[in-house]
Amino acid sequence: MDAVLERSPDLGDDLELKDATADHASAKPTREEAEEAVRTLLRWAGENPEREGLLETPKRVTKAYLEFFKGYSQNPHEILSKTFEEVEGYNDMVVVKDIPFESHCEHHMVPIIGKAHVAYMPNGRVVGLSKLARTVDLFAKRLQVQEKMTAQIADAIEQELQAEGVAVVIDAAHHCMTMRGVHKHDTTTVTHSFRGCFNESKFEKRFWRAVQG
Ligand SMILES: Nc1nc2c(ncn2[C@@H]2O[C@H](COP(=O)(O)OP(=O)(O)OP(=O)(O)O)[C@@H](O)[C@H]2O)c(=O)[nH]1
Ligand SMILES: [Zn+2]
Repeated sequence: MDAVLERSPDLGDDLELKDATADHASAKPTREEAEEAVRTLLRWAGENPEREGLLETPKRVTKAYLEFFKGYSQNPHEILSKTFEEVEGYNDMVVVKDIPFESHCEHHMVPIIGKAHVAYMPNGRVVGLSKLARTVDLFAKRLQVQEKMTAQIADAIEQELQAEGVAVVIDAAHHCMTMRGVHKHDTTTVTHSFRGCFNESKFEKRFWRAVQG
């Protein structure tokens, strides 16, 4: 099987090993094929896709998927490239906390619901605050593993803003652990990605103070 090194569209200069035969664009099914797959899953669940209440369900599900997974068609550069420097010399950390997000776990395709705290140390320029929340959403709206999502957000902000440091903490509930499997309710998972100055304890402490209020 041929394998090629390609530039990852979302991580700038990071190189990823990809299977040359796994061309995502050409592998993408038509809407009709996706709707047929939903009918198959309905039959798998024990349902009759032809009954009245389910007739429009395949259309609704494929429409919902466009929303759940819209992050595949987005690029962090588009979100984070607009910066500004007129901030009266402000050169301290910026912390945006409690950013809610909805994602889906790549193992079971069920929701991951949580919040992210994102901080960066500007390098002369700042970015619009909403863009940090949009960056969280971009990666959330893909199939995810929480550790990967945490690292992807940190990578994107570090690379696009050339920040002196980045901190990303995610606290999330995995519904594959609540509504199936081990059935552990009220359990959340916390992941961290600290880059640059946030690896120094004084900055890390200030970050946690800001997050914990
Ligand atoms: N590290 C990590 N694990 C995750 C994440 N989301 C789901 N998982 C875990 O992925 C694992 C998949 O395990 P498997 O044994 O392959 O699948 P499974 O039989 O459905 O596992 P159970 O959930 O234990 O029933 C499970 O332990 C999930 O809890 C995540 O974001 N990060
Ligand atoms: Zn899962």
